[in-house]
Amino acid sequence: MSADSGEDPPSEVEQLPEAYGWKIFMFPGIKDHVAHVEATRKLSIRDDDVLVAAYPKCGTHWLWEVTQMLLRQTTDYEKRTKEQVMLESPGGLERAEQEPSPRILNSHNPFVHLPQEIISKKTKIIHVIRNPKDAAVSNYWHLKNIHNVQDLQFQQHLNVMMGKSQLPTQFDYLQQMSEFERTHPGHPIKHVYYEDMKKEPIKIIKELAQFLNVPASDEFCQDVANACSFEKLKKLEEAGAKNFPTEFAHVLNELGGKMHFYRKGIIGDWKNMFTVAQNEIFDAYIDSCIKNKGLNYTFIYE
Ligand SMILES: Nc1ncnc2c1ncn2[C@@H]1O[C@H](COP(=O)(O)OS(=O)(=O)O)[C@@H](OP(=O)(O)O)[C@H]1O
Repeated sequence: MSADSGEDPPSEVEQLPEAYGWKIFMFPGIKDHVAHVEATRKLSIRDDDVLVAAYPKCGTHWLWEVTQMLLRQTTDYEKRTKEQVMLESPGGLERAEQEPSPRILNSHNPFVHLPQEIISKKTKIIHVIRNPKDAAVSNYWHLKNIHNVQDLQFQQHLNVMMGKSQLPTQFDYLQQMSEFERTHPGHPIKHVYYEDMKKEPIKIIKELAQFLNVPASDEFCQDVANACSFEKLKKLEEAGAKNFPTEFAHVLNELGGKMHFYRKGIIGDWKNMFTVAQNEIFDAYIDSCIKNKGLNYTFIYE
């Protein structure tokens, strides 16, 4: 575990529109975040839409690739749709409108800020969960790359992850998800743990196929697991393959950041970043959130 210092979160990630009642993620390149969220809530949902929902850095892209291949019954990268439809990204809503069915919509925003028609359409939701320590570390490097906060100290970032800013924390997100499940019993939600996908990809891919009601032989599941392995996806991204990274990444890159979706792809990288003291504080924070928010998630740390 490493050493770090610093107390307060940087102002860049603290500034949120005050008029808006609930926490949202602010993507660079969007001028009016409140208007964007309002438009997102009104987005028209199609009967066969699928939503991949996750707190940032929990494996959204990975599950998007897998879901694409399952729905389209092919591991050919060229046959997947052009673009990951991240609703809160610049142009995300326009892309959603243009996307051929079946669409796979993505969002990091909590339920209160998602298209409300998801409820009446009983849209299938794939919810990706990752242990909060690795998610925090992944988020840290992501922010340093794209948000122009190169001086961000890990301790400052941990403060944000522990709710000392107006950004939604992973536990705010999970609380909203639990609340949604509680208030909409029977809504189709498949929870996928990042760590389970790492350890038993074929088993989870089979379960996902069942959830999506698509055929999946053992051989096809194996092919999907191979085609969506970290090594494969990272190599494609590095080679600048078609739609790797997505158009959205290009938008961010033009704004002066550097977007990487595939960094290390391992369980337990948190051990390289957390000091012993930080780990103790974060453990206590996790325990208190689980208890106080009445959450039922069991995280896997190695
Ligand atoms: N196939 C595969 N196997 C294992 N790990 C993978 C895979 N694909 C993506 N990743 C890792 O997922 C992290 C990025 O998560 P997201 O895609 O949710 O990021 S984002 O919030 O949408 O930007 C990020 O984690 P870190 O490497 O820890 O930073 C990615 O590397």
